[in-house]
Amino acid sequence: MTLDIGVIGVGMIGREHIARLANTLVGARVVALADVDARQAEAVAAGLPGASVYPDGEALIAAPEVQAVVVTSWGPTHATYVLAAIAAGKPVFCEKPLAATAEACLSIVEAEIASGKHLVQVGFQRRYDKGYRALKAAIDGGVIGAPLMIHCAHRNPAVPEAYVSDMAIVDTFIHEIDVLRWLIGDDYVSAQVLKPRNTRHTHAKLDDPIIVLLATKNGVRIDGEVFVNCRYGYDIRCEVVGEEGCATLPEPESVVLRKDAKLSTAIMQDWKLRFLESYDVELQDWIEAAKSGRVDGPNAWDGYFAAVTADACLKAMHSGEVVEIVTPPRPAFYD
Ligand SMILES: NC(=O)c1ccc[n+]([C@@H]2O[C@H](COP(=O)([O-])OP(=O)(O)OC[C@H]3O[C@@H](n4cnc5c(N)ncnc54)[C@H](O)[C@@H]3O)[C@@H](O)[C@H]2O)c1
Ligand SMILES: O[C@H]1[C@H](O)[C@@H](O)[C@H](O)[C@@H](O)[C@H]1O
Repeated sequence: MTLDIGVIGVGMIGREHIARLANTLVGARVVALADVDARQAEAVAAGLPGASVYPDGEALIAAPEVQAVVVTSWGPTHATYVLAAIAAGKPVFCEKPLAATAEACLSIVEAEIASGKHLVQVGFQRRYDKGYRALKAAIDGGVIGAPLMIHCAHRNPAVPEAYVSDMAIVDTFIHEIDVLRWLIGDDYVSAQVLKPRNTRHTHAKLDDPIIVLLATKNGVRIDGEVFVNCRYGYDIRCEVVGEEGCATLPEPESVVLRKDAKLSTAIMQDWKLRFLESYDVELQDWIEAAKSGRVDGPNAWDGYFAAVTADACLKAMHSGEVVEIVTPPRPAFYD
């Protein structure tokens, strides 16, 4: 069976996902598109034989030809579409963030539980990255004993002028918030944000770099650097320190060069390339799960937990205080 998918939002990542659905992945096709910029939707549809353009996301979700929905519009619009997909009983893959506020994420959790079906997957693609999976396998296998500390860094070479301080948390560190919790199977209890001296490559509305300190229920301490004007490349680092040893996220494969009296390997520049394979694996996984009737990747509860943690990090960043992270117990539906 081929899964007929409707995509809402044909911007940068929407077009990337459409291209992988059309050219790389199997068992699905894009049959419907919607974007507030209708001309952009028409332009993308022109390259997709048989795809129709709908006037808005709601009409696309309601269309009988659409069996499953991909939401890649702007973050603040996600909740409306995810809730509409749940109401229609259709599986939905929603790019991060699940919703713009923790409250809106919780309403999605409640709607999904009320529907009785696992329909929602959130686009936290790092859980599908083979390096992070190998790191998790080492931790779960007891190789380094109980995790005690995590040191990590999320560095972008540069960001657009519109990128401001809060985005360091909600757009960038959100990936660490999700993947570290998954990596060690633990939940966060507090957040603090330190602000080192700013790089001269930043601007008045962006504190860069920052260091986010998280503590978990089991007492693991995490320090996560976010540095989005580091200049030299896209660099994602993660070291888990355990009782019996340390495990480090592998570097992306790169040819080792001996040239001009130097031994060197390349550093990636583009985040799209760094996680290229994991985007393919996450969406293929979602396609198979959607067909089986139970979506089982990062779920609405994970999206909610990430939003609550991000809110605490923002509060910590603005106040300079240590902020407690409080969430209700995980509903049995998500066990
Ligand atoms: N997982 C990742 O690594 C990753 C990477 C990039 C972006 N994202 C997420 O994907 C989402 C989209 O990001 P982007 O970089 O593609 O943004 P973008 O601005 O390039 O594209 C967003 C598109 O949504 C459309 N849109 C806005 N409001 C809409 C609405 N109400 N209905 C239908 N379409 C609407 C816009 O016209 C635009 O075409 C964001 O939530 C972003 O955080 C995730
Ligand atoms: O939206 C992007 C994307 O999520 C990248 O993975 C991250 O490195 C960037 O900082 C962020 O702006």
